[in-house]
Amino acid sequence: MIETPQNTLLEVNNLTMRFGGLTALDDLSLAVPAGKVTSIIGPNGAGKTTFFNCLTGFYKPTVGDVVMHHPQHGKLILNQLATHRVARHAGVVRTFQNIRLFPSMTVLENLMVAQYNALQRASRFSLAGLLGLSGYRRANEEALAKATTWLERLGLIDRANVAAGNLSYGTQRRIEIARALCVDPLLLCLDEPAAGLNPRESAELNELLLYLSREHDKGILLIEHDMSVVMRVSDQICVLNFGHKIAQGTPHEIQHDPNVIKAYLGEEETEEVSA
Ligand SMILES: Nc1ncnc2c1ncn2[C@@H]1O[C@H](COP(=O)(O)OP(=O)(O)OP(=O)(O)O)[C@@H](O)[C@H]1O
Repeated sequence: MIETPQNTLLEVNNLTMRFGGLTALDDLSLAVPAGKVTSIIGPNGAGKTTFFNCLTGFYKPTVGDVVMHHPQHGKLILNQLATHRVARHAGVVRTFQNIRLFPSMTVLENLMVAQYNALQRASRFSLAGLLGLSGYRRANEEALAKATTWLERLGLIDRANVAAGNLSYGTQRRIEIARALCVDPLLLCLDEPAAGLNPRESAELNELLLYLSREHDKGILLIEHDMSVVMRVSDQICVLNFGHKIAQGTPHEIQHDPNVIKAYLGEEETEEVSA
């Protein structure tokens, strides 16, 4: 068990994930704080997405636990919860490497769909919605207000009624984050949100991640290959290689860590650099 500071939101204890003879994650321990950005980096196949899959309920880890410290619900062991409870009850929401919006729906509709469960509950799974009963109407108004608020905060409100598929790649990535925010997450897990963005869009993403962590106290877990984003926004970085954590620290510490340089450049190139 790792020592965890007061503002720890997520505690990863000795997490191991094996697929037959392959160990994709090996004894990973990590504390993820609220209000800060924690980046997970590492070469291809290092185990980054496997880590996200373990903590969001897609995979059941072979060994270890992921514990969410929820301000209302107390300690929740994520690997014992169903996937939908990880998002709705524990407040852990993820985005994926590939964009998963409904392209023919408008931006606003995409954000309303994210709140479908809450609307279903308000309708008591009956015809209440169609009949316009007050509980459902109120829930629908709240969902609309939440979607509108996040669209305004993320600078997307002028595109609310445009089909999501007609917007630029960078804007679609932003919509995915807005959609995730409509579920009121405490922890946002973003899988390569800068992939395919141009330099201006990457810079806007940096500002957005800092805004969400600093102004809204969101814990952010970021998998990212774009080092300009990682180095600009991270409070701490965890480096994986072949499933092992080989380093953890601030951007400055990670940039100068010999194990990290070796993992990215390989042994021979490292010797050349130091020669
Ligand atoms: N469902 C699975 N079954 C078998 N092997 C898997 C499965 N999921 C992942 N792996 C393997 O686990 C290892 C880690 O994969 P993972 O996708 O987590 O790496 P990654 O760090 O996210 O890589 P990338 O940066 O390329 O996305 C790889 O060797 C991969 O082939």
